[in-house]
Amino acid sequence: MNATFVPPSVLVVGLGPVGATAALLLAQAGCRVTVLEAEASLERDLNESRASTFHPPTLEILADLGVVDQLHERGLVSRSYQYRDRREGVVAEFDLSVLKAETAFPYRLQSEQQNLVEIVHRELLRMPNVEVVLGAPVESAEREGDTAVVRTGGDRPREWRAPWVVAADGASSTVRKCLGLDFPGMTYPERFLVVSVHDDLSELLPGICEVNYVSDPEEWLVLLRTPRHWRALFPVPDGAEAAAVTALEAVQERLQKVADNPGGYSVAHTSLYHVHQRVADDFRVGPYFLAGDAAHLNNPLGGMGMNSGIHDAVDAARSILAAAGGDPSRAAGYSDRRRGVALDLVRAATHRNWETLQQKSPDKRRQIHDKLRDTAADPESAREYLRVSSMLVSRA
Ligand SMILES: O=C(O)CCc1cccc(O)c1
Repeated sequence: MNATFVPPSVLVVGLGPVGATAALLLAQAGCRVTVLEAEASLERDLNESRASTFHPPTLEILADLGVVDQLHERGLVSRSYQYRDRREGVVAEFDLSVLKAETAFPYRLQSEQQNLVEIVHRELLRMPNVEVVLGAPVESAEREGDTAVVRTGGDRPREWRAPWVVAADGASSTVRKCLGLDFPGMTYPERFLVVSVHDDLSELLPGICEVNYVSDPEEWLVLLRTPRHWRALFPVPDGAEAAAVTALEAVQERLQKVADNPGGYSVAHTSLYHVHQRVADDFRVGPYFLAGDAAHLNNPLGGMGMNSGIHDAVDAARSILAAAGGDPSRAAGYSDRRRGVALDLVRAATHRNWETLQQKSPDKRRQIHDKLRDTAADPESAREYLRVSSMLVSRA
């Protein structure tokens, strides 16, 4: 950056974990940041099953931003995870400690995404160069020459102009639609049912880790611990009626098949949703940088969606700072770089996880399990494997 660098004004659309990260990085660099958030309140039910896994490179980013200790206070350090066979038990256990030479955070931190949003929001409110506007849903996003023109509705409709915008306005991004970008990809044939329980699954299933991918030709599942709950994720065949699937009795029956719990499970929250793999045609249009779910949607198996969104945010923010400092080359490569990660790492890895878990052919299952067992048993192979699944290979 040159000596005459003047930090630019930036609009950040969306105050989820992606928009929050972009806003904090830009604000710390001296930019005048305006955050436009559609919701009038940031209060969320922590029982809701949103993203809750922070991978090592994301923790490195949050350390640079000075918020990682606060997140650890609301998180659970998870050093290893298992692949299991629903009928036969543990197939392979991966210990992230093998990554300790290359990251200060050789583990996953389990913490609901809302914790990060609250922590960053509090930081932003303390900064004189930041304005956070709640209850301001974006209704249009256009360009006038090099300038972005964004109009918001809500109680106080307004027009906003800025030389740069980070659009982190989620899966149904108004900005993406206004820019006329396609969002091609696929929707999985099944929906995912996520059930959060107050019960301690590690007591009911001794030997499980805090994250467990359990394969089965009939009903695979994921068991994952968050600071407040255990979550179980199940596939639900297309066509099943939502009310029948989420009825408490049906949920209890599903859980009892995972582990007997004579007293019955204490269910905190249930959600049933469609799962997609979609990547926008372009992540950059003039002053607009798309980031997170606005740019790409992925299946949650591997916990990569929010993490790659946070990495987008960092890349977008650094691209804006470089361009404002007179070097447009980083911004010019933003879309190719981040689309590459979304397609070649996140889409590939999360889809492979789905294929592994639901595999029906006994021969293929055996091959996959043998490979996982061999990989986990050899420290060098395990390290290479974990560099991908922990997203260290694509550090922003
Ligand atoms: O693989 C991960 O880290 C997350 C998988 C998962 C498990 C339970 C619920 C959910 O939304 C995702």
